[in-house]
Amino acid sequence: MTLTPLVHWAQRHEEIFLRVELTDAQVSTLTWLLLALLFRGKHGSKLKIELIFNMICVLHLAQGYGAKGLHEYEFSLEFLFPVKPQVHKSTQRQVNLTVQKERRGWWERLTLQERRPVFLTPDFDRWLDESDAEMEIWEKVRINNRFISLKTAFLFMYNLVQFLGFSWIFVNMTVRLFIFGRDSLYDTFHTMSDIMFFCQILASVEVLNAAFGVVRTALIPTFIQVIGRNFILFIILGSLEEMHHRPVVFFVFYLWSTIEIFRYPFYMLGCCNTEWKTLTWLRYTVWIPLYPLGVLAEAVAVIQSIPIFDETRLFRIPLPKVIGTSVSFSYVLHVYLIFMFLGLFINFRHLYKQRKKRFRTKKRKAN
Ligand SMILES: CCCCCCCCCCCCC[C@@H](O)CC(=O)SCCNC(=O)CCNC(=O)[C@H](O)C(C)(C)COP(=O)(O)OP(=O)(O)OC[C@H]1O[C@@H](n2cnc3c(N)ncnc32)[C@H](O)[C@@H]1OP(=O)(O)O
Repeated sequence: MTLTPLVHWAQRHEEIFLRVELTDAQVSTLTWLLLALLFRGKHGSKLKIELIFNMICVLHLAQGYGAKGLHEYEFSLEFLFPVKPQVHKSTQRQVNLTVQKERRGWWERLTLQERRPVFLTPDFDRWLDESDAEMEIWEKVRINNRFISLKTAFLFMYNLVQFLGFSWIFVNMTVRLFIFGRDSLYDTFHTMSDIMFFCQILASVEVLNAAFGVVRTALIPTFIQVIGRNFILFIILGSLEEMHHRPVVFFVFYLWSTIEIFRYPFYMLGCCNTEWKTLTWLRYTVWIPLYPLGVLAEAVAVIQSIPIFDETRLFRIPLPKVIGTSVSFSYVLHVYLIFMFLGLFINFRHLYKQRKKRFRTKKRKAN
């Protein structure tokens, strides 16, 4: 004989919770045979729970320990209003079901029939009345808002620090250029490298932000950008003293900082839900000449460093004894030069798309 298990229920504005009092529940032999015939054995021993017409929840014949001990149990319930087609099921000790309401709201009862079925009881562990459920939502909203404000405060501070760092570099270099003229090109590294090291190490945060979805930005372009710059700064310029006095350092630093003095304040305004049209235009336009020039300056730095790496034998790569002793790091740099232009292509395309997206949305809003 088939019995009906005890079903506990509770609701929130958006979902319904059902807890079926059935432990060690498995699909019954009969249902298993039926399913095996239908699906040719391609199903496990998982319980079969179905939603028919988004209204009727059915638990097909299941074997388990219920109120009357080990038996076969089944039930069906017709909901008061339609629900969404997916049932979230978890079977720990008992069978727990979560069903999303199709329309948000509070139901006066669970079932279409007015009289409560005898096997249905409130789940007092989860039971809330309408106003308590409302309070629960507000609490969630409050926590969510607090998280958003923390995130915004963090991003604002991050962008502010980067803006100050890059502005310091940009203004200093410009003033030095006016005062010392061409001479200033030769000591950029000594005067600016500390702040540049700081800003570029900090920029690694942007890769984490992209990876963990803190901001809506693409991971690969951000990764290329941060790794690419740090490679130039720490490996090519930082590790070779012979490079420190080269004018190419000036061009690399100047091109990097020129874009950042527009990009970071643009993000800062974004954190305050504000926009300054001129700044937006500059952020999404200035990169067009600056990016290829930046890559060109970086490529010149790499090319200039190749003979130095060969001479100083720095970072030579050891090889297995059978092949030889070691190879010069300059081989890596030749490969890197190819990657650079690949990186330029990927990021240029990304920035172009971002620009189009930004100005298209703007135009649509204006219409
Ligand atoms: C296996 C190893 C392989 C290694 C390969 C190495 C290859 C190396 C090639 C390297 C070439 C690099 C050359 C480069 O260094 C040269 C230069 O930089 S020259 C100077 C010119 N440069 C630039 O213009 C690039 C500047 N950088 C960028 O624009 C970004 O870093 C980039 C990732 C390229 C693009 O940015 P993003 O995708 O974030 O675009 P958006 O600005 O439109 O932002 C998208 C949304 O995210 C929000 N966001 C992003 N960051 C923040 C933040 N910090 N704070 C708050 N919000 C942020 C932003 O507001 C957008 O949101 P919404 O759409 O809602 O407005």
